Amino acid sequence: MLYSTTTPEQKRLKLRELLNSGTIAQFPGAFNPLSARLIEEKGFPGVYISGAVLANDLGLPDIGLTTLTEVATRAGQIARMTELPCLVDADTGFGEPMNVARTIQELENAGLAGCHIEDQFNPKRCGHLDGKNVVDTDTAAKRIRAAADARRDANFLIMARTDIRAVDGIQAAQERAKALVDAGADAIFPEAMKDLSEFQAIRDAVDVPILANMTEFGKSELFTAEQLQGAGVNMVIYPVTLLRIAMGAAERTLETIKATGTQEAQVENMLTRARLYDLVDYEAYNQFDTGVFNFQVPGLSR
Ligand SMILES: C[C@](O)(C(=O)O)[C@H](CC(=O)O)C(=O)O
Ligand SMILES: [Mg+2]
Repeated sequence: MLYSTTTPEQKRLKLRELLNSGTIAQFPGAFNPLSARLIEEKGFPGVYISGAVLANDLGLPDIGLTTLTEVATRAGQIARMTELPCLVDADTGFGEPMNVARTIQELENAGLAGCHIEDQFNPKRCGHLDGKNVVDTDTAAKRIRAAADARRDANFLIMARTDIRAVDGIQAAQERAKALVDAGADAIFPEAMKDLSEFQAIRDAVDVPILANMTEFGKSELFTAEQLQGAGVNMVIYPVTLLRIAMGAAERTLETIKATGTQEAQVENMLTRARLYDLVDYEAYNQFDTGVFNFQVPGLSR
């Protein structure tokens, strides 16, 4: 009830344990605090908070328009509603190395377990689109060094994302990954890998945990968790999956209402009132005030 009882420090430790467990950790992307609850209930070990989802949710494209305040606030709202560790997408860190340092401290304050900082130029783009540009190794390394030095909890995970594969190829990605680890990255997110052998190539280049991005309609095939684990991947995200499916359902339902004059045909696809109440732990609030949950709702058992 109310907010998570697991402290940010415990969540950060948990994330470290997950990444070192030898079993790939699947982190679906939450598009709001309630969906983070669902992710937790379904038994996933952690929650991803996508920059693309955050931007798109505001009606904006994912090109670096969102601000640190918006990202830290929303990510904090999500993180406090789940016992699970949350990894947030911090894009390019919101500015120069000094801004990156502040970003890390704000994300720590917001209760996140870690974040990733990428080596794209501003304005950044979705990692699976063409025409991206990356900064030079020195600039990228400075961002990561600033991030690593700024954290106050040594377990706050600094993940370095590199987008260089799409620009200069897999060998450049290996070199960049090594340099980012040397700069203090705890983990590597190699973006837009073409196939499993490319994940393996990154695995061979660095000793830290690596992340696979299984975003739909992108440059990577949708590999199974087992396939990815076989290629040495420690963590996999499904960043926009829940937003896409929820928006798909919303679109179909609006069409149904338009076409038939009622939503009736879509009701069977909905989360029922009872399930919704379960997710917000309605019953627990009754312990404070027995007047809160003593009503009868037709169909509550559905
Ligand atoms: C992972 C990602 O950075 C995100 O913001 O979720 C995006 C996802 C996407 O646009 O599909 C990405 O750049 O891959
Ligand atoms: Mg992103």
